[in-house]
Amino acid sequence: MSGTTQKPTGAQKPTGVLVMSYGTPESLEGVEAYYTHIRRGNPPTAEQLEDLTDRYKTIVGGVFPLRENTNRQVEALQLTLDSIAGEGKYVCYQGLKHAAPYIEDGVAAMAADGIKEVVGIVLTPQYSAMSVGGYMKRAQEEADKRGISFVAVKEYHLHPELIDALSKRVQEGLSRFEDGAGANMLVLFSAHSLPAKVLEMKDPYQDQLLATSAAVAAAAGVQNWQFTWQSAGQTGQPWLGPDILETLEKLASEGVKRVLVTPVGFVSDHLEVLYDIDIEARKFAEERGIRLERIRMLNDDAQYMLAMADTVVKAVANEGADV
Ligand SMILES: CC1=C(CCC(=O)O)c2cc3nc(cc4[nH]c(cc5[nH]c(cc1n2)c(C)c5CCC(=O)O)c(CCC(=O)O)c4C)C(CCC(=O)O)=C3C
Ligand SMILES: [Fe+2]
Repeated sequence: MSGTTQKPTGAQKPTGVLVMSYGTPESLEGVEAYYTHIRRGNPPTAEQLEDLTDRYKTIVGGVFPLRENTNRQVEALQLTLDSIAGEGKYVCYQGLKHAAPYIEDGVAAMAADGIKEVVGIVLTPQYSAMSVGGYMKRAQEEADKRGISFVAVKEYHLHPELIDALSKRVQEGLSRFEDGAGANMLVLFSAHSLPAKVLEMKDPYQDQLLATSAAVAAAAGVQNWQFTWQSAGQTGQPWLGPDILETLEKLASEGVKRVLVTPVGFVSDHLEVLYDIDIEARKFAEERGIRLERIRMLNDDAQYMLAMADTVVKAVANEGADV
């Protein structure tokens, strides 16, 4: 017994779970507003808009299923939390960085429902001050404004369920090559590049991505692997490299014939996966005699959901222990 007396307060309010992600447009018409938000209110040039719209058109063929994917992830996380913690303990809300419902909208919806305690988690496993840190800052500020206590899950990049889920996807991907992980074959882990100045900030992003990659390679029994960056922006500033196209060029010159691209920072079927890898990198690889395959993304994979649900529950328990 702890010895503390607790006054009955009626039904205990559930803990809110703010499930955050980058956000994706809802339609082709929505691309401009979305891009303008990413550019902090500066509308893209006509050329930039056309380029981005064309990339979306190519991957979705006119229909826009990307947001439904996020909705399914949030629903699946809810069901997983219900099953591991009991129904009514946690209620999930969505908060997107660059599209409605925005991060602030998610917190406002929780406040309207009388929720007093919130855990925030992002649909990406590794922490960077420039990515996850930005989501958490906005969520924390909105929670402070509304008198809600907020706990941030910074990362879950080595959660055993995540590593196991990814290693199964790697094994499945390798089985698509006729002789599995045979000769001239390489697993190429990848993640979204960031402006290189993050390195000066002692940002954990790169180390965490390498840690996830090494753990997945070990779990899948893969010896021949590398890590590379993808989807760098064109900002005039240097971004983290080497880029996946440079890496493929080098691998081709070394005689590599088969590559299994394994994105470890993205968990969903995003533009950067469906376009930058499946279309751009694949074409580039094929032109150099490399067959490129990619693991199936986790999306609402049961083990991935368990990794997040377990991380949320532990974040709440740790917070309680600190008080
Ligand atoms: C680290 C990181 C992640 C991974 C972590 C996380 O998931 O948060 C990520 C994810 C995503 N990025 C996405 C889309 C875009 N990102 C852009 C631009 C930028 N990304 C950046 C970083 C990241 N981005 C940065 C530093 C910029 C430069 C402008 C800025 O400082 O913000 C642009 C502008 C045009 C272009 O550059 O292509 C678009 C369209 C989508 C959704 C795509 C879909 O609809 O499926 C997702 C999941
Ligand atoms: Fe991005």
